[in-house]
Amino acid sequence: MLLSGKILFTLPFLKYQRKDPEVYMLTKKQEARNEVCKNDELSVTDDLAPPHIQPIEIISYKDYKTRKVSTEVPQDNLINPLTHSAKENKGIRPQKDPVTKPVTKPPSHGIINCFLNIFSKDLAIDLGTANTVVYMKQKGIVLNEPSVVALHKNGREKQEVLAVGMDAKKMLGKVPPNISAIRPLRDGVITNFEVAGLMLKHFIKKVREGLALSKPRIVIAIPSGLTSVEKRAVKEAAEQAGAREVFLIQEPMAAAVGAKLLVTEPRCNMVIDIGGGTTEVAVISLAGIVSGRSLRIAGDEMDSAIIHYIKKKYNFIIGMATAERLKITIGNACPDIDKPETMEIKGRDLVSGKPNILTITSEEVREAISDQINAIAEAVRGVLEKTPPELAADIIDRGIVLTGGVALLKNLDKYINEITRLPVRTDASPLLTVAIGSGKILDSKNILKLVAVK
Ligand SMILES: Nc1ncnc2c1ncn2[C@@H]1O[C@H](COP(=O)(O)OP(=O)(O)OP(=O)(O)O)[C@@H](O)[C@H]1O
Repeated sequence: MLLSGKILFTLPFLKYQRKDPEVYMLTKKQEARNEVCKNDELSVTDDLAPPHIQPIEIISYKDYKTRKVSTEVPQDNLINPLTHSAKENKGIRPQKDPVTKPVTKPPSHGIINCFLNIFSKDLAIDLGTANTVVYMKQKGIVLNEPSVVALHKNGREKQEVLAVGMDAKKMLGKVPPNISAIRPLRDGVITNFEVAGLMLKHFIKKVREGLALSKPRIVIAIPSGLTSVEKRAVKEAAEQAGAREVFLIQEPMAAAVGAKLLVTEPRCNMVIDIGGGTTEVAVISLAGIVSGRSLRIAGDEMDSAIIHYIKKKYNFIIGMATAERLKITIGNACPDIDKPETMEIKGRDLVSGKPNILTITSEEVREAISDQINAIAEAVRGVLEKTPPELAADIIDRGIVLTGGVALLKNLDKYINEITRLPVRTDASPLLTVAIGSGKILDSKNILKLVAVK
């Protein structure tokens, strides 16, 4: 039962308060444990009422101050906001003869709204070499942008952010000396810590516009081959970008969950996630990776190989963006005899030194990227060889799932099927699978506990 009474806010209590205008929420948990939640831990929306918590009252720091001589608040609910413990709430003296009349407002829709927001602010991020995709709890995918930052050199030391994401990607290879367009990750690893932090901060701010009060918990998918130093860099970048708590999970696990594979069952699933910087091949069972390989060969290496091929064969220079367009538009992993394709590209002729146009065939693009495709095939064979026989039987039944942007390369599924003789399917939205899977893991405390990387 809730009691109310006059409460004296005395000095020892006030010294716990910070001067900034925070909001405190008095809550009552059904297990009869009461808490005061600070604004950076809770936010409220109408639709997400967790059953074990009922908002009782929201009061601002200003309100606390104005009520400092005598305040009526249900005593059961008074907790030291910093310790979150009723016992330690020494500065608050309950009235001897409490008045039973409750003084709290009945929870309005606004309050519940506000309260439930708390749980919708947590984020899952696929911090990719090529693209960053953000999933927000209760909302789904809220951002999908290239992992690029454009910086303007302002004076000697100072650099200011000019553009992030798609706008910055448009500048790649086209900037004057005082501007640099930077990709802060390479091969799935943060190579420019400061810029990666700026990028994350920008994306987090963008998706949490209007929800600025509380810090989110963030789940980040990372390649399975990262060293502990590389993992720490990701964690610290997210913390500096404003995360309250950071959980790292392995990309292939997130990909498997995103592709709707039942990862916690004693059945085997095989995923191949091919992104911009890394290829992850993994056999997953009982929420763990039974056998797997992480290669630092993927879409970016293919783009570089196309540039190199065209330069060598035609003495013709193209940029990364043109190479990527070639790969996406006419690239393929094995020939489509009926439909050989061609594409015109613009670049610079090395002999004449002038800009020129060249026509490239799909056959040539396949030849250019054949080393990367072979390396991926080799990794798949290696993982299959290491898979225990019982689990291999599961893979025969269930097949292989392809995720990541390069899964969209024409005929890649056909090629993997040819080399493995196993059924292969490409996930429905391979560019989003890891982020969707990370989001599902964020939504499930139990799975998060099982798969979070230490
Ligand atoms: N239709 C397509 N065909 C071939 N490749 C594609 C296609 N669409 C996108 N890609 C490639 O997919 C890669 C980006 O994939 P994705 O966004 O999954 O990678 P990422 O998560 O940023 O990278 P990583 O996980 O390796 O850090 C790029 O190399 C891009 O060129």
